[in-house]
Amino acid sequence: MTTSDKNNKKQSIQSINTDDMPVNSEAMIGWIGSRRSMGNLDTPAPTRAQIEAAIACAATAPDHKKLQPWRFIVTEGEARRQLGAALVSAAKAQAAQQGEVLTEKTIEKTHTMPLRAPVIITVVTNMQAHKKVPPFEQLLSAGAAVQNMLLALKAQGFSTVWRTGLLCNEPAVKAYFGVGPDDYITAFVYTGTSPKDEPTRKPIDIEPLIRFES
Ligand SMILES: Cc1cc2nc3c(=O)[nH]c(=O)nc-3n(C[C@H](O)[C@H](O)[C@H](O)COP(=O)(O)O)c2cc1C
Repeated sequence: MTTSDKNNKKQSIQSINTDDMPVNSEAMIGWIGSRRSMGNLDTPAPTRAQIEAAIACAATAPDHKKLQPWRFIVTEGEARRQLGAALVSAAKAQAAQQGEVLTEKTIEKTHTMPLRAPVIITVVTNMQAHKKVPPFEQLLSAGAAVQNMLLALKAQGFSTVWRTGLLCNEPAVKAYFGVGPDDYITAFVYTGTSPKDEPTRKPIDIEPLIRFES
């Protein structure tokens, strides 16, 4: 990668087209709250530059001691079938542990799960040993990175859903992504365009959720 490529990457957050973005704080807060998860996504998919812009936002997540305890793996096209095969291996191993055998229907359903979107961005932890930053802080930083990514993809006109599922940290899936024993797959961010409009979120009563102290 040339120096100019690197600089272009660094600038990718600034280069997002903000024409459609809310311009005042009230509108921006409403926009953040309007994000909805959408299943069964299709093309158009984000371009490589749009994906990189979203990852650049993810990498601005709060990150104690700047450890960058996360990595991003983008799965597209035929690679989604290889991910599906890893999920099937994980499902078979999980079933075997419980003395069960998967039906062909379950195998097929599991194999095709990654086809529910044209792009899947997997966010994994890359825990660093640090005496002041315990693993739980690094895991939380990965969660914050995922949320930044969801909003950056929405800002560019795409829908997403943050999935994990019961297979995501099974050994076969971790091995597929090269994730170590002390690390976690924190998200499969399914990304694309929904054929449906995002439903309006019902107002959330925050009163029982908060307590002010003074
Ligand atoms: C860590 C995490 C894992 C999740 N895994 C799944 C999942 O595997 N499948 C799923 O349907 N939703 C999953 N969800 C929930 C959706 O991402 C979403 O938040 C939920 O459906 C509510 O929809 P909303 O985002 O429109 O409010 C997960 C959420 C989180 C935070």
